[in-house]
Amino acid sequence: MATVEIRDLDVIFGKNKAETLKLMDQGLSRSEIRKRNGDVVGVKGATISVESGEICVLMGLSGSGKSSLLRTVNGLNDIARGELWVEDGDRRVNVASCDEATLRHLRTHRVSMVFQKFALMPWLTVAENVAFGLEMQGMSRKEWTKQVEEKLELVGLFEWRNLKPNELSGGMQQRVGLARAFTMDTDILLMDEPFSALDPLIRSQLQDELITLQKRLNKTILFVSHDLDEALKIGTHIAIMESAQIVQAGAPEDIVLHPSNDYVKNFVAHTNPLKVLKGKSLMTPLDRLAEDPVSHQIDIGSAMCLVKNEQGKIVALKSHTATVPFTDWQCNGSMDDIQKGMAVMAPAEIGMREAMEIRYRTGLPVCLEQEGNCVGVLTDEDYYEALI
Ligand SMILES: Nc1ncnc2c1ncn2[C@@H]1O[C@H](COP(=O)(O)OP(=O)(O)OP(=O)(O)O)[C@@H](O)[C@H]1O
Repeated sequence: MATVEIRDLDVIFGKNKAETLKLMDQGLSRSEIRKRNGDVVGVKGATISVESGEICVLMGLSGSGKSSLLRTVNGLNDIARGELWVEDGDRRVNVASCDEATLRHLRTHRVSMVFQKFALMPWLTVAENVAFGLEMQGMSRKEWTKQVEEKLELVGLFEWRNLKPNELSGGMQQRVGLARAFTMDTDILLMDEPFSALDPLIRSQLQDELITLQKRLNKTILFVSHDLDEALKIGTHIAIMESAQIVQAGAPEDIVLHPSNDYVKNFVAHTNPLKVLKGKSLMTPLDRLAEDPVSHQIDIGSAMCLVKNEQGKIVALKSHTATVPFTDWQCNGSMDDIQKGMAVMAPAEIGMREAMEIRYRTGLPVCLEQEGNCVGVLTDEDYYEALI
């Protein structure tokens, strides 16, 4: 059961919803509808499932409908048509049709939101800002103190708890927003461009922190961004929106390798593919290498080949100077011991960036394995393909 499941969802801003739905069904575009009756189509026909523990990034240009879709999840926007199911213990709630009391329950126990503009109250201390939601639930300072301090510790702001927000930097203020969302202990987190007001370095740092925190907290996160690099970095799934519609949804690597239209291609063209592509997607598989009883030739015309032992298992890399047995390397492992002339066998899941670093350090092709068996090799052509 998906934690959030959105089906054929339409959001309309304006006074003529019934008419606008008809016009949408007749195939009128967003701008035609706007001209006809003044209504704005915020979201059109969105369908997407977000599983527990996923970070789903809604990505697209300004005005494409990302925030409109995000804000329907906790009922901040009315749903004109369609379904939006939120898992709640052993039941599911349809936000499109539930009553006010159920919506209030979802907002306090299931879904929290982090905004771009921090939304901190300047007259309250950092700790009081973090405790705001708990106080709204009727908790006293004595009751919330421990909980709030734990969350401030989590985001590295414990020592700053008694200061006012304006005494903190932008990045720190956004951490207060994060701590406030975590304090509500809801499983679902909605994040509306939370880092986009920050300068690039702090932004990148907070993205890293979010990824680290997520490993511990395992929330289900819907995250809005207009930056594909950010989406690729933090998203386990990405949904790309154009003109109120989801035009492509999938794993980051799918989006980069198979953009579905020119709009997505344009985003992809401005991103660094090495950050997201995996070795296995670009490697030259073993069955494309010429084979003889003792080896697989990597490059026709050169002496470079993969050497097999008597059992047919690939055990070494032969270059024109030497035959070198493989050294295993694990993803996220240290590169310190990797030296010139070393033959490295890495998991097929290796990121292209790491693979390229190994290639640079060893001067040799990187071989890839799955379940202990060599499945392919990354040649220089494979790196060029990734880059272009
Ligand atoms: N409350 C509202 N009332 C009227 N129109 C709205 C409202 N909220 C959003 N819209 C309109 O819906 C469309 C989609 O806006 P939305 O904020 O969802 O886009 P977005 O992709 O999040 O853009 P941005 O990146 O600029 O925040 C826009 O045309 C916007 O003007």
